[in-house]
Amino acid sequence: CYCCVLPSAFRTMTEDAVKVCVRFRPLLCIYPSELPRGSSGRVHRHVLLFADRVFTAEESTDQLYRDIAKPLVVSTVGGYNGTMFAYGQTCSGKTFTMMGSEHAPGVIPLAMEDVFQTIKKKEFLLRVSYMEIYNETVTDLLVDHWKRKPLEVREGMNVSSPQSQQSGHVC
Ligand SMILES: Nc1ncnc2c1ncn2[C@@H]1O[C@H](COP(=O)(O)OP(=O)(O)OP(=O)(O)O)[C@@H](O)[C@H]1O
Repeated sequence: CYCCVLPSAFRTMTEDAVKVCVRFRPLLCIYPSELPRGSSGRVHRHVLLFADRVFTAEESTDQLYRDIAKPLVVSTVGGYNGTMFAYGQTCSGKTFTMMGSEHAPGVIPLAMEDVFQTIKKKEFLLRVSYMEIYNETVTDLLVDHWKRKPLEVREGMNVSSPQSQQSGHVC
């Protein structure tokens, strides 16, 4: 399983500004260590102690999107700041949930679809950047592959952050 963390104006479940949700993925028989041993129920009960919402293996990405991401998208388009990120060990399902596939789109394409559906009816400036932090290297993913070089990480109040060196795309 992995966790989604949702700070900001997201207030549908309690009044806390940060929500932690856990999604279980089905056991995958391609990993021998995951062959079912009937212990998932016990794990579930422990997770419930700290999560605001637990998504079982039977729940779809669509369901997860409707329950936790869409309210965040709506409040963000309304002018609030919002962040959603996924973390978890390798193969826990972060990419599956956030990116998905052509047939089962993940949270990011579903959110983009919703954003564009909403803003097409009004005048709106949308600026998009896309970066990867991998092994402490920050990369701008909107730059052509052959032109990419690591973004510099600087600290301090008056120096630019990685984001300010990034390409920004106005849609
Ligand atoms: N909810 C799910 N239902 C069915 N299959 C899933 C689900 N979540 C993940 N998987 C499958 O589990 C495998 C690992 O998932 P994924 O690649 O998303 O993990 P990851 O957390 O992004 O891994 P890494 O950190 O190594 O990139 C993939 O084969 C993916 O299709």
